[in-house]
Amino acid sequence: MMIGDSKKKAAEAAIAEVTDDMLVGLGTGSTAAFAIAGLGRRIREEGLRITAAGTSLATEAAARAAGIPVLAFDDLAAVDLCIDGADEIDPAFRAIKGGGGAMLREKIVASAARRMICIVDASKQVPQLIRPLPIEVLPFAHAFVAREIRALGGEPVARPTLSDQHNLLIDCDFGPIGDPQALARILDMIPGLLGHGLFLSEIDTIYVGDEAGVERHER
Ligand SMILES: O=C(CO)[C@H](O)[C@H](O)COP(=O)(O)O
Repeated sequence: MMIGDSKKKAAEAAIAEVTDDMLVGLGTGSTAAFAIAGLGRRIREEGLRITAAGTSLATEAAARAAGIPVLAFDDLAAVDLCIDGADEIDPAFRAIKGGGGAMLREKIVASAARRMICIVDASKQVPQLIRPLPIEVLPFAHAFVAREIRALGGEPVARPTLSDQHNLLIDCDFGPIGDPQALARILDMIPGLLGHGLFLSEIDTIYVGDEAGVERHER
């Protein structure tokens, strides 16, 4: 079975939790794309009435193309339900996000949301967070932020592409992250570092798709 099928199963299960009049935060990436397509189908077939908050320009465009009304991002204050993917997730519902470079908007939408559902295929489940952590950095602060990352034991590698906000995207390899809370606290305090992909408290529910079906886990 293809991983895409597992992603679709997780996304389809999650969108069943969406009801009329919700403002729904829509994630970025291939798993979230299944949720967007599924919500578009529910609008067409069932007359579901929702508005979406997109976590990237690509997601906003995909939502509009699917027939989902989209709220302007700068009007976003509170979201009913956020549905988003992840790159890794550990047993304590702590995730690394930002493979698509959208973690800053994703964090704003997740923080604005009353509930967050994370949709993943089983390959994203890990015992410990380990993959390089994406950060978004003001271009004129790049040398300083890179020095701070190295001082924390990380190896920063800049991506060739900028974020939707025209900032730098830098993947920071810390090896296995023993204490994600401690790392997040320090990263949150570095001037010029605008956002990072550690989502430690936002996720309430996880849908995991695999060959056998889909499992729901509640925090
Ligand atoms: O954080 C993200 C984008 O910034 C995505 O949720 C993450 O990269 C997972 O992507 P995919 O669903 O394509 O595997």
